[in-house]
Amino acid sequence: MQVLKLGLPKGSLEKATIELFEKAGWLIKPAARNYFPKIDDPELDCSICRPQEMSRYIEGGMLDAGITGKDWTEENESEAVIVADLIYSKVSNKPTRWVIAVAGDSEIRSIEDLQGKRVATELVNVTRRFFASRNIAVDIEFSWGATEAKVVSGLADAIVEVTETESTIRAHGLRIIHELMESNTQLIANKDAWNDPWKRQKIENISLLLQGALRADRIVGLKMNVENTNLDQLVSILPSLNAPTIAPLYQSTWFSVETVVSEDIVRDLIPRLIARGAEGIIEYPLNKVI
Ligand SMILES: Nc1ncnc2c1ncn2[C@@H]1O[C@H](COP(=O)(O)OP(=O)(O)OP(=O)(O)O)[C@@H](O)[C@H]1O
Ligand SMILES: O=P(O)(O)OC[C@H]1O[C@H](OP(=O)(O)OP(=O)(O)O)[C@H](O)[C@@H]1O
Ligand SMILES: [Mg+2]
Repeated sequence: MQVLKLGLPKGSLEKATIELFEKAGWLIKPAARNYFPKIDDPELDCSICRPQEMSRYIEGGMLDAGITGKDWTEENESEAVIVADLIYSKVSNKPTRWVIAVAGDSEIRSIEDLQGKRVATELVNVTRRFFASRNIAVDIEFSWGATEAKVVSGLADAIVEVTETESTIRAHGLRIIHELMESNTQLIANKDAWNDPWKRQKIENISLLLQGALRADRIVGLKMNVENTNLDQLVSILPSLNAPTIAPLYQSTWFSVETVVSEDIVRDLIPRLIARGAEGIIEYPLNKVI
């Protein structure tokens, strides 16, 4: 039997990734202190790997495919096939941003003011390329972490750091002066694996189901009954991914109406549906939308 070597990210993205795979149809069971989690698919061989290193192992063929951040693939300048953008992070389903930030009371206002200054970051190569492209000479220092603290304690004049909710930036009283790039989670693959028909099909199947599971996040199914005379006025206020499904109820003047809507509008929508004659409304979660 053929097996695909799949890399899963350790750290920030680990929990969200395992949950996404579960929604997509694969149960991953992490074992304590072991970096080879079990998965209920004999065609997959999973390894947990730091997102910072993932693209290098994929480029080298030690892994066939993996989930990592676009930021680290760019940092490593790795040659890999970008199979799919999977827009999720640690706590949200939004991209993350790499920003240049300074202490709140700093005199630095623009990136030009950083000429000759010290910048701390984990993302050294991207940062170096950015300042070189702007012809601004800065002293870039690799940071092992807790980077936000460095501008507060004076260890650096500015930092280049990833932010998702900006809560860490705010908690340190920092000021963002520039956005360097946006990043998101991606499924990437080794070039040879992509050219192998079996592996490619397997990677494409994973990609399809992961994207379907992501799309199903925060949307729900709504189903209700409505009498013939109220049908048009009810359907006219229904948002829908596609046109709603309308089916007659057996030996009745009533119809069943079914649609898929964004979860956050449901609380406003339900009272309006009732006002237009909807009865027996049910809301249900979705696993995948393909
Ligand atoms: N809130 C977040 N903080 C940091 N990274 C995030 C966040 N949300 C998503 N990411 C993404 O997760 C990936 C891994 O993040 P990072 O490089 O910080 O490693 P980590 O898993 O957080 O480990 P570490 O503890 O070393 O920071 C990156 O691609 C990054 O863009
Ligand atoms: O904008 P926010 O939502 O506050 O997220 C940004 C923070 O999250 C990351 O840290 P992480 O949680 O990965 O911890 P770390 O310090 O171990 O990297 C990142 O390094 C920032 O410190
Ligand atoms: Mg981190």
